[in-house]
Amino acid sequence: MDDQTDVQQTPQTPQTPQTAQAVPAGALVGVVGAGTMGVGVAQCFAEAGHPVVVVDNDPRALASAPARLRAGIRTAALLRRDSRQARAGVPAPRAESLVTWSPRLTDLADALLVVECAREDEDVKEGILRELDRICGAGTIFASNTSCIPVSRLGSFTARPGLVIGTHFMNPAPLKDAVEVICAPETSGATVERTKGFLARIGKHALVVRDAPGFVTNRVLMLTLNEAAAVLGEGTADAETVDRIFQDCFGHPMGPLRTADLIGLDTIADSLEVLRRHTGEDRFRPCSLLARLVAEGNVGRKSGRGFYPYASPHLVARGGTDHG
Ligand SMILES: NC(=O)c1ccc[n+]([C@@H]2O[C@H](COP(=O)([O-])OP(=O)(O)OC[C@H]3O[C@@H](n4cnc5c(N)ncnc54)[C@H](O)[C@@H]3O)[C@@H](O)[C@H]2O)c1
Repeated sequence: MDDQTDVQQTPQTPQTPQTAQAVPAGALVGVVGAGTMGVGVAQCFAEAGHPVVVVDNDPRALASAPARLRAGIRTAALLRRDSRQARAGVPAPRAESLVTWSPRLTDLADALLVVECAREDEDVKEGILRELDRICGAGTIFASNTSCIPVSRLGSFTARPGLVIGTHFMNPAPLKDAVEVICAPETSGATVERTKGFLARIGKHALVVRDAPGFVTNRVLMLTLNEAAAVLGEGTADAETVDRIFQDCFGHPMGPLRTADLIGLDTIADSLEVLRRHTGEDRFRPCSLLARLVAEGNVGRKSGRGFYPYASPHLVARGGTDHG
């Protein structure tokens, strides 16, 4: 990554308005990964009336996913009420019934868009993309929800790099207005426009950026979260104080340690390793406290414990010995 890039030479990425017209109303959408993000992304499309097939190779994730979807639909309905996010969607029972669950990627053969939300591991994503490339139609867009892996690299695993794009949904996906859209040099203009159309259908706008490790969001955020963990590990302040400083002094709605627990400490450690590998910069090495919590299986909200304890874990998380 070249930090010396002359701002004036950086091509502008126009944030043009998006239209949903280009996308057929009932288009089938595929989601790979029934974890934190995959279920949220599935909810977004189902609430907009799209049938969605979610594929996961872990039976435990598939078993817990329907209840997580139901809870997500309920929570979003409550939070959207009276807020600016209120929008006409399909009724909750219909949205739930639009989502089906499968252990087989072959069930995504007819999807026009596949959003890949598997864990942040290049080998895992390579295997999925190579298989999808054989299974899906020639025009299917592969959108990766990767946090940090360059999209150009992901496109190189397929024979359709022009149809591969990054759609970096934030967490929780149903409650966010925008998606960071990452265009590799190979991504075609038509793919960008069709992806914007899909996002417009689910009420989100695209913020388009160029391809680079971590893009804009996670190049900045992952370092911040890692440093917050390091500060805690060194005993500079307790977790509550670290978080309150960001909330009370900077006005952030949530501090970095609670944010890290929400994202998943395993996902953060994976993302930092991806950033370290792709930039060659050691500053992205996970700090010792973060590495220890991940090794212990205390990976945040989804496991019931991270920097803070939580009442109800929603998923059997990857621990030190089970890397899925
Ligand atoms: N958690 C966040 O806040 C967040 C935010 C933005 C982006 N992301 C990115 O989204 C992606 C998913 O993250 P997550 O937090 O949902 O992870 P997660 O660990 O909650 O879920 C990942 C899911 O992928 C499944 N999976 C792994 N290998 C698979 C395979 N070969 N086929 C099918 N399914 C497979 C796992 O069983 C698991 O259910 C990652 O790339 C992550 O970096 C995460």
